Amino acid sequence: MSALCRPILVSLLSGTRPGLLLVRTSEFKQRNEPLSSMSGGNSVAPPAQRTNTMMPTLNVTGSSDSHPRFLSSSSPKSEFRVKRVSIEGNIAVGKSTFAKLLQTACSDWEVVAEPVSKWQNIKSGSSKETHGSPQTTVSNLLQMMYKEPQRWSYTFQTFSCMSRFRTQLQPPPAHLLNSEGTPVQVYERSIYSDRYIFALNMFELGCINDTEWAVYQDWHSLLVERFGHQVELEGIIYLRASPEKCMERLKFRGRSEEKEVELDYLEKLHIQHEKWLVEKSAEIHFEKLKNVPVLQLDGSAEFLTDPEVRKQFISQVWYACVASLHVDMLFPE
Ligand SMILES: Nc1ncnc2c1ncn2[C@@H]1O[C@H](COP(=O)(O)OP(=O)(O)OP(=O)(O)O)[C@@H](O)[C@H]1O
Ligand SMILES: Nc1nc(=O)c2ncn([C@H]3C[C@H](O)[C@@H](CO)O3)c2[nH]1
Repeated sequence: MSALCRPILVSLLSGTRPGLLLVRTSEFKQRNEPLSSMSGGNSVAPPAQRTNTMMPTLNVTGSSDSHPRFLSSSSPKSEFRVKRVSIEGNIAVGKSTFAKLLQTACSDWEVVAEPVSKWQNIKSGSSKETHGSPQTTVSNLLQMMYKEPQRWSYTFQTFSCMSRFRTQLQPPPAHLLNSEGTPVQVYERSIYSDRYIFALNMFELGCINDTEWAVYQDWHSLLVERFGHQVELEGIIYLRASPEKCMERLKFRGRSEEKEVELDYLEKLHIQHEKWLVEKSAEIHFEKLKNVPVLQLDGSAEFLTDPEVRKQFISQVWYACVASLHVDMLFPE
């Protein structure tokens, strides 16, 4: 555990642990008790001090199918030790802002930003420079999608999802691989929100037609199945706020492509998030994804200006990503 995270653990163990909204609350309650009972000086050992006999189930999700990624900290493939979590939420709810906060709070957390600038700057030619000639920007696909959604939504979803696959397939940076703590790679959105939030919404709005939707789903499923554990997530942080709050922040941010975005669009996206992450009524096609725990955070809270809220949020994420792992080790199922 990095030194930066230790004070958070102390505050957790001293009873200031905030309420945690994991979807499988019964499992959370089970974990909650032993963690509280450890406050009498029974501290959690940093991963580097653990022995392999202590870690039969390093499964923070509590799912019964423990994944090889969690086998042990001495696994030759240290890449498998790095947990992968995505931050999901409506447009302008504050994901990037929150992600930066996480990054600065703990050196074991690495944030991978959503590749928006790639969507705003579609380059000519292949993805690599060819024959020494620099690539030039040919278009702003984000702008095109907002201006003419019926024409450009399918193209946009193809490109956004491809860029998200690239992002999720990148190996973790060396400092996470070499970390003696519990390294976490945090993605801003994922290949799953691409499909179950945005592409689905565009289909329901009639901006993606039946054929395009069938084609999108076909290649999306193929890629998820082919890449398997490489694109799995161990957790989702859902930064949740009302569409009105998101609209307020969207206006405040003033990104030029989003000038025409209406409240109705944010309301529709809000409903998609709720169906997927809260009500669990969205049709999900990947078994592992159905069981991924979701941590809900109140996105309308002023974590930028209020240090107490900031501390609470970091504690909640830390607990969901790291502390529950230690409890699993001490009290294997
Ligand atoms: N907790 C907060 N309190 C007040 N303002 C905030 C808060 N979080 C974010 N903001 C502001 O809201 C705007 C949008 O935030 P941000 O860019 O982080 O959103 P986002 O969710 O990453 O957006 P996108 O969906 O476009 O990726 C920014 O101007 C940011 O400064
Ligand atoms: N149509 C569509 N599909 C996506 O997968 C997607 N992901 C993000 N966005 C939009 C939201 C912000 O304006 C901006 C930055 O998040 O890009 C998307 N729009």
